[in-house]
Amino acid sequence: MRKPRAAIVGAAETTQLGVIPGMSQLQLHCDAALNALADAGLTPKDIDGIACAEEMPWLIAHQLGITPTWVDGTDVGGCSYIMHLSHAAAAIEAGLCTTVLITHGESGRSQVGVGPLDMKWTDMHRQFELPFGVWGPPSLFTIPVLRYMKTYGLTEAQLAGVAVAQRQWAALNPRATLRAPTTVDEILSSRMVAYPFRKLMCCLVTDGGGALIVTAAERAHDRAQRPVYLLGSAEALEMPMISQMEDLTSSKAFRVSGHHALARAGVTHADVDHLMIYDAFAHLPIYGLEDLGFVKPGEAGAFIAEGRTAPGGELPTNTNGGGLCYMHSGRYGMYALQEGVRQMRGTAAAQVAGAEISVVHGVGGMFGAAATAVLSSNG
Ligand SMILES: CC(=O)CC(=O)SCCNC(=O)CCNC(=O)[C@H](O)C(C)(C)COP(=O)(O)OP(=O)(O)OC[C@H]1O[C@@H](n2cnc3c(N)ncnc32)[C@H](O)[C@@H]1OP(=O)(O)O
Repeated sequence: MRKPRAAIVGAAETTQLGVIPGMSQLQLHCDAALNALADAGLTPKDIDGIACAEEMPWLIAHQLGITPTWVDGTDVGGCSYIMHLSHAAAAIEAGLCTTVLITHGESGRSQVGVGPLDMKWTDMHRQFELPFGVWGPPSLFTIPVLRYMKTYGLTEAQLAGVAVAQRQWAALNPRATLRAPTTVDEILSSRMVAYPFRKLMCCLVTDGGGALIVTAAERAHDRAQRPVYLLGSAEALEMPMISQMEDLTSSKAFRVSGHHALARAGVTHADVDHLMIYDAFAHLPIYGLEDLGFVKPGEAGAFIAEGRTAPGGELPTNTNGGGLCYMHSGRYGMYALQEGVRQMRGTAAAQVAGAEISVVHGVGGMFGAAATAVLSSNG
């Protein structure tokens, strides 16, 4: 196991999650940021680095009265915040800043103060994929999952099993949006959205935010909260068009990012006590388990259906209920990180007893990007 160089010393979500019509996206960022600063026992004056994806970083800095000497506005969709954590650790190690604020806010449901849709990556998509009838994540993600089902025999019931396992975690979490126990039959009876995805296999559309405060590991000991250490991290890009993936049954970006993060952390799969895999749709935990090397190709559907990622299972996964049941925004990676931090602090609603190593893995766009962070409760 490597000696960590950076630590998360503040972590918080917005006071409310779900439907928040009274707050703009910018206000969600600031609410989360102020909560994270309070959690760390710091004020905006202590911050000299800032990272965020939805808003221009200068808007957040201005609102909070921060003059940062290091800025990261990387925006590659859902895993952006996991990349920010990695970049912040590198910047601190390089001496570019000492204390970084990473903020997220998204008015996904209420659409208050949301800027124009950024179409950068979609330009090729609009030329080469849209004419074939796929538009937006629910239909775009059908392309790989249909190939996966044909190749490995994944059944609709196994896909529904992902949502069932995550609802079991959500039932233990008072802040989760969907908490009532569910069954494979109920998931398969929900409205068809884009085959094979039924409504309850799709992520929620909610409002909320989250923020993290990152500093050097050696400065983390005297903070208000128990530090959570970053042991290793990595990121990767593949191709921003899902139809051009090297292999539709496996994400190259997932494989590269996951491999390097675990290697840099100096941990093996057997060391991992807790796992968060970005689940915008029910197939993503299946790809994540396989591409990160926790199970062999084609085995994840059965692994989840057997309850091995659910409460009481050997690999507790998406323990907040995930994007399918807890809440979801277009950059859900922030909430996956928040849950990883809570688990490492020992304060999660559905706490995994004795968990010391958490892997948080995110997707960006339609498998075009990936980022992985290995967190530890020990420095
Ligand atoms: C990876 C990245 O980089 C970026 C990403 O994360 S990609 C993912 C981006 N996000 C998405 O694509 C969102 C996917 N989900 C959806 O589009 C929508 O949830 C959906 C189209 C599947 C269904 O939405 P809808 O048509 O509004 O649902 P509808 O059947 O009318 O029902 C509305 C009710 O169901 C709830 N609901 C909506 N979506 C739900 C879902 N996915 N699961 C459970 N309940 C849902 C609503 O809260 C609402 O309940 P109330 O009336 O109590 O408020």
